[in-house]
Amino acid sequence: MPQLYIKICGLSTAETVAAAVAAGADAIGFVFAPGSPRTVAPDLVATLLAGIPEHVETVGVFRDQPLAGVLETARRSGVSTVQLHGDEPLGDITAAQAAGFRTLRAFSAGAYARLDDAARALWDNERILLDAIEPGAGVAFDPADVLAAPPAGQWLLAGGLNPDNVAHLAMVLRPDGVDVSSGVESRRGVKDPELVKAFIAAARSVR
Ligand SMILES: O=C(O)c1ccccc1N[C@@H]1O[C@H](COP(=O)(O)O)[C@@H](O)[C@H]1O
Repeated sequence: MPQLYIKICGLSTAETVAAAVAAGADAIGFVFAPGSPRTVAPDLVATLLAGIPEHVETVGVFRDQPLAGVLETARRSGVSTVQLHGDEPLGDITAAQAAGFRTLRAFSAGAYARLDDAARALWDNERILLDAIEPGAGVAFDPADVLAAPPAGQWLLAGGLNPDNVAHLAMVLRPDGVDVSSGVESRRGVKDPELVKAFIAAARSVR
């Protein structure tokens, strides 16, 4: 198995961005969806991204927001990737790609498992993120849902991951990558650089 792709999400300070990059994160995420304790302003993200190495993917997280605003925020902040974490249609993904962004489309693992073949096939060429029912809440998905219907293409796993469970779940479920927010926080919305390091080390141990 190639090395797991690791995304650390919900960053909001220069210190935790630097810690995630130094520890070897492949991607760092910033929440632009309103109503989260991690919601950040695009102009703040633009300053946090100054000097980030080119190889680190930078992801803006949105949830059921109008496409025009998504693209405007993504451009203003300078992220390379748009993560759509609601019920957005495939057309929003292809529009973001046409605008020059990489994309991630999140589904709850249960909702994805319940898609019929035709509905699932629509997403076969897209990068998928399977998550728990409540994003960013540290709630676990049901592994049976993930095993029932793993995506055909590249996919990331999220939902209640932490330094103690990520290696085991990745070995059993075999995603291409993992994504974490709550599991590397000392309290809701506050990242802990030591937990970020421990998560990345644990995920890197998976072969
Ligand atoms: O983190 C949030 O607050 C958030 C808000 C709206 C949509 C997505 C959000 N986060 C995503 O949730 C998972 C991480 O979940 P967990 O906290 O580790 O259980 C990840 O994909 C984030 O991008």
